[in-house]
Amino acid sequence: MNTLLTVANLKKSFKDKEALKGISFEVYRGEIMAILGPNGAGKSTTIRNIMGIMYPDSGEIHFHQQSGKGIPKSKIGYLPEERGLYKDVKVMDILLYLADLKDYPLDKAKERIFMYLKKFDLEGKENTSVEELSKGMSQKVQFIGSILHEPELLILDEPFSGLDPVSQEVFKEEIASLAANGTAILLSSHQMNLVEQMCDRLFMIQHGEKVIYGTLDDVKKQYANFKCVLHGENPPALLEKIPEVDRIEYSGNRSILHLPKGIIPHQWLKQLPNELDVQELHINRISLHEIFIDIATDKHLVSQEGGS
Ligand SMILES: Nc1ncnc2c1ncn2[C@@H]1O[C@H](COP(=O)(O)OP(=O)(O)OP(=O)(O)O)[C@@H](O)[C@H]1O
Repeated sequence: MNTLLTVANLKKSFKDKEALKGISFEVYRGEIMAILGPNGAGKSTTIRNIMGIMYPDSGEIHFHQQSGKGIPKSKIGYLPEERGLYKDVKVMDILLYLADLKDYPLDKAKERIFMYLKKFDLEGKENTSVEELSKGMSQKVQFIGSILHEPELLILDEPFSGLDPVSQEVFKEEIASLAANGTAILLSSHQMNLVEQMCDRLFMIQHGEKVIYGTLDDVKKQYANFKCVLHGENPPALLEKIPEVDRIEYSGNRSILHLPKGIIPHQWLKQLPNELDVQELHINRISLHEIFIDIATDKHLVSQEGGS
C-alpha cells in the first residue's frame, strides 16, 4: 500500500480531559478512509492535529513517511466542520484567494473554477457574492476551495451535512473520482449509509481510543453477522425453537432473528420449522449503522471475531 499519511500514537488532553489516548492509523493514496465515532469521540481533535491547527501532547504525524516538518499547505485540502467564507466577496475572488493561499497558479485555478462551478451546478455564479448564495451553494463553493489546488491529501469533516440528496450525489461522485485519481481522502461523517457506499476503509474512535480499524469488508466480516427479518404470525415459543439464533427482537408480527457468526444463510434456512408462518423473509448482513450504534451505546450485542 502506498501510505501518504501516518498518524502514530497521537495523544491530546484538554485540562483533565484525555481527548485522544494514543491513536494510530494510516491513509493510503487513492483511498477513501472514514474516521467515525460518536459525538465527542475525538474525530475533530484528530483532524485538527493533522492539519497543524492544534499540536499533540505526544505522538507523530508523518507525511510521505517524513515526520516533524508538518504537511506542506499546498499538498493538503481541508473542508472544516465549521463552514464559513467571507460574505461580501464574489465567488471567483474567494476561490482565487484560496488558491493563492496554497501557492497554486492563478490562471490554472481560474480554469478549474469555471470547470467546477459547472460541475456543481453553479455555472454563472462567479460574480455572485457569497452572501447571496444558499447554504448548500456556499458549501459547494467551500468544497471547490478545498480541492482547487489538487491536494494529495484531502480532509473532509462532515462534507454531506446540510446537502440535499442531489448535491450529496454530486459530492459523492467528485470524492470518488478524486480518490480514483490518487488523492488520499480522510472523511468524517455521521451518515453511515454514505460511508458504507463510499469508503474503502474505516477507523472508528470512541472515548479517544480506536474501536474499529480496517477495510469495510473486514469490518463487515468481523462485526456484521447476518440477521433474518421475518414477517408472520409466529408465537415466541415457536421462534425460540429455531436453532442457531443469538437473540430475537419482537415487534408485532415482525421479528428479527440475529444469527451467530459463521452461519451459512441458505443452510440455516433449511432448518426452519414447517409450521412457521412466513409472509415475508429477508436475510441481510447487519449494517454499518447498526454496528456503530451497538459500539457507541456500549451495548455489545453484535458478536465479533473471537467474541461472544
Ligand atoms: N478546545 C477544547 N477544549 C476543551 N475540550 C475540548 C476542546 N476540543 C475538544 N474538546 C473535548 O475533546 C473531546 C473530543 O472532541 P472532538 O471535537 O474531537 O469530538 P468529535 O468526535 O469531533 O465530536 P463531534 O462528532 O461532536 O464533532 C470532547 O470531550 C470535547 O469536549
